[in-house]
Amino acid sequence: MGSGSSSPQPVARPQAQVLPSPQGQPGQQRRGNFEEVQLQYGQSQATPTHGHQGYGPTHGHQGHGQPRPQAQGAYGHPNHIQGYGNQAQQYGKSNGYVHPEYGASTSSGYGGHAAHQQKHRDDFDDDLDDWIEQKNNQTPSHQAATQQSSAASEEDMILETFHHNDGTEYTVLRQSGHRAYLDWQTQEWVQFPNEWLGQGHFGEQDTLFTEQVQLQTTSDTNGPSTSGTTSGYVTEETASSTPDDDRDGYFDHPLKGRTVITYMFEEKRNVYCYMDDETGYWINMPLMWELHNDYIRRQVHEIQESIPTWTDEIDILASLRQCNYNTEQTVANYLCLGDPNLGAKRWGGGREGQQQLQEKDRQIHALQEQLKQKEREKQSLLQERLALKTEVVEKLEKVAELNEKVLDLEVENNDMHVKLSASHMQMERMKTMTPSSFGRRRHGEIESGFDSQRESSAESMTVVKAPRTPTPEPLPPAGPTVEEETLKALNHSALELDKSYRSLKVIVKDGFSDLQDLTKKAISALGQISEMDSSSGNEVEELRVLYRKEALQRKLLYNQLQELRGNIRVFCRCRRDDRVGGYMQFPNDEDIVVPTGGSKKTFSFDKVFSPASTQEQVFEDTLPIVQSCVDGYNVCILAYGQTGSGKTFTMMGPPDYPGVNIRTIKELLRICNDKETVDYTLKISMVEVYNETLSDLLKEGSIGNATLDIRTMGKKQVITGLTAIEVKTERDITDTMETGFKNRTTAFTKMNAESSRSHLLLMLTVEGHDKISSTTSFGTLMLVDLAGSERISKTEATGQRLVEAAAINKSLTALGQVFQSLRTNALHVPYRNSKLTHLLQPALGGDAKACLFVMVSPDEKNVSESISTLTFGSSARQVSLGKAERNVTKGGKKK
Ligand SMILES: Nc1ncnc2c1ncn2[C@@H]1O[C@H](COP(=O)(O)OP(=O)(O)OP(=O)(O)O)[C@@H](O)[C@H]1O
Repeated sequence: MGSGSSSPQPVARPQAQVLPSPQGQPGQQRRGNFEEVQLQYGQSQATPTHGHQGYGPTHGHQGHGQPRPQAQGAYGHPNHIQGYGNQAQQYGKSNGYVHPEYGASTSSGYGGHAAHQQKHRDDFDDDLDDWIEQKNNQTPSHQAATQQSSAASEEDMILETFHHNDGTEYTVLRQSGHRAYLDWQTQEWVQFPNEWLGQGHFGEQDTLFTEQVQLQTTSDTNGPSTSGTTSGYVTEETASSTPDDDRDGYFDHPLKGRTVITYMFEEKRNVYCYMDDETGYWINMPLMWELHNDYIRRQVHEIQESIPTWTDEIDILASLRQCNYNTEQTVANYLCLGDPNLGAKRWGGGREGQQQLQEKDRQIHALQEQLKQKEREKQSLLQERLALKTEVVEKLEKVAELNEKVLDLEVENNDMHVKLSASHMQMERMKTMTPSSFGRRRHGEIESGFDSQRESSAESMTVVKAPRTPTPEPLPPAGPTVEEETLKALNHSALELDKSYRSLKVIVKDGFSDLQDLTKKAISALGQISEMDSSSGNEVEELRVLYRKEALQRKLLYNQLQELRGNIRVFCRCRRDDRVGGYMQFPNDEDIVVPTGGSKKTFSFDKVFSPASTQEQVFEDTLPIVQSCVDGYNVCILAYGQTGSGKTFTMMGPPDYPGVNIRTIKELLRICNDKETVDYTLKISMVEVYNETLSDLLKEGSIGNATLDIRTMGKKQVITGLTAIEVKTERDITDTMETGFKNRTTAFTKMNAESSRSHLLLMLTVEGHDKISSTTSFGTLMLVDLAGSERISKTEATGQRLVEAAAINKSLTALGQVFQSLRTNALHVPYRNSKLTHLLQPALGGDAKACLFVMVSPDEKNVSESISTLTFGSSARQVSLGKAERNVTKGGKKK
């Protein structure tokens, strides 16, 4: 889609449908051509002949003279040279062909000027090449020439969108009957092939600008002719008189005793299918199979984590299917249906909703506090457990040590007993012998051996045990006997030693059993702590579930509140200019009154900021959107308006008086830092959209080199090759932005271009990991300073300026179309019609929340641009009011 990089050359186009002759031959394809001619030249009622090739007129053609349901404005954004209103007026007044070159309407008489017609045909062919060359030429002299010729001829230059049947879209420039389309790749204007007229159609009417046409025709004409002018437009009146939307409905609620308004939303439904090899058809996947799909399993688990009581996986999956695989919607439905009053828990909007939201905030806060307290308790229990564990381990080590010692003692004791019994036996034998020198020597030996044994046993336990099982030793040869006194003393000391060993053994045994008791107690305390730990773990888990549920409900509530208020909020700001002003009025903070040609027109917005408003006041109203980003939503703040209306002032602002960008980022950092329970990672990128080319401002040399590309991966949109810098502090952010702006200025100076002719997007991604609920959120914030929305001035009628104007026209028209599609709940939202809208896709529509600032100048000479801007804003605002409007449409009655 889109006419971006793949615009084919006209020569490459299949010629099969080239029309035989511009005259006559009514046919289906020609019909489209004819209607386009009507668009260009008004509602010609009875032009008999008009045959200029290129205009494709077929007189008397079916549809001829019928009120055209679409009008000139359909061709896009009002980015054309002044005179739109006048032109519309001409259409209304004229009953015939109003030639842009030859002046006023000929009122059904144009067909009679055959000679004039022929001349025009010849001139046209001769002029075409010159004209295209002129449009492509970028030299100042050519520009000056164009300016002069334009000024002289007062011709309107109009940018149109041509939709070729092959799906390609072309930006077409039309002036003085010439048509050329822009080849975006070469950025050159190429002659529009006439045969294409039968191979496609020009753009649908852009109702965003209906208001403007009405206004201008009302002020420019004095009378009923306006009805002719606007008969082709779907105006407020015609819209309300159209048949009721059969998707509207209602039913009598059995429990509530009142009527519930319903609406059949047409949405695309995702269906999981598998390829049946036998039949070669895609077949809906059975639920049981689907449960084996990783992606689906993850979704089911996510839901189960939020609602642990919902255990039936098939039931969850069925609901998931119903909700188009949107987990949040599935949970919301469950919570709502869980209510016995069938959704009686409907959140109110306005003050009531705000109060409910605050109540939820309080509950969440209390839960967070409880969780924190529990976490603290758990921590102290864990520490206690750790200390006890260490103690138990130490005690067990001691027990093991003592056990070892006791064992050693036992061994030693046994040795001692053996030796003692040997001594005893020896002594017994010696008693029978006469003391002799041998006996004395032997006795001395025994005594000294005994002493040394005593010492060594005293060293360890000072215990000597009585012999238990004396091992008989072979008797030494009979020798001299020991004195009895000595033997007695020896015996006595042996008995004493044995006694002390026994008492010591008792002490060791007691100590050992005490130690065992202590260890048992420590182990049981450890068990108790573990139990407490697991029960506190359960409690914490329950609290976590409750917290998750409350947080989810808060999010849903917030969303519903936003939905009631509108997911697109539109603010209007009139810039301050002390030299001019005063003609616009600001009766309250929601309306702005613009005097136009004797009458006054009131435009309403979510908030209107007068010239006296401060940057703080402007920022205050964007605050909720920042919170949404932190909660994991895609949000977007855009500034739209003509050059000099204060877009950059509002978005960026001077360093000492910062605008929305800096304040939003500061707030984002504040919220992220305040949330102790969530770890956030912030990344920043800067993108420039200039002449339908994306550039990475944080990469030097990227501008104009088309280094970026938008890709869709699953449900996500990815900009390949885009630099994203992680930022932690405000300083990091301002430094990064400075780099981006420096690159932008350098590149534009090199290209001899102006930055106000490009769109600037500051993109922040916020990834948050909730430590309590273990969930990860991913939000994006886009801050967009759009290119000036003013019409092309005559000085821009050629070369680079004209391409820039076409690019701006294309992207802002696409933005308008996106708003319009969202407003009408269209099945297809044409995000891909321009690089800008493609980039903004995640931030517009769906769950995304957007905030649009329409900026106007207080200078009366800009009134036409201001009205155009305000009209754009009003239409965008209706996107947000779409649902609310339907809510007040009951049974076909419109309030
Ligand atoms: N509310 C305001 N108070 C004071 N000065 C303002 C205000 N809004 C805009 N200005 C001043 O008006 C001038 C033009 O504003 P600004 O550059 O923001 O316009 P713009 O719409 O961004 O233009 P462009 O499309 O060229 O970027 C600047 O000098 C700016 O300081």
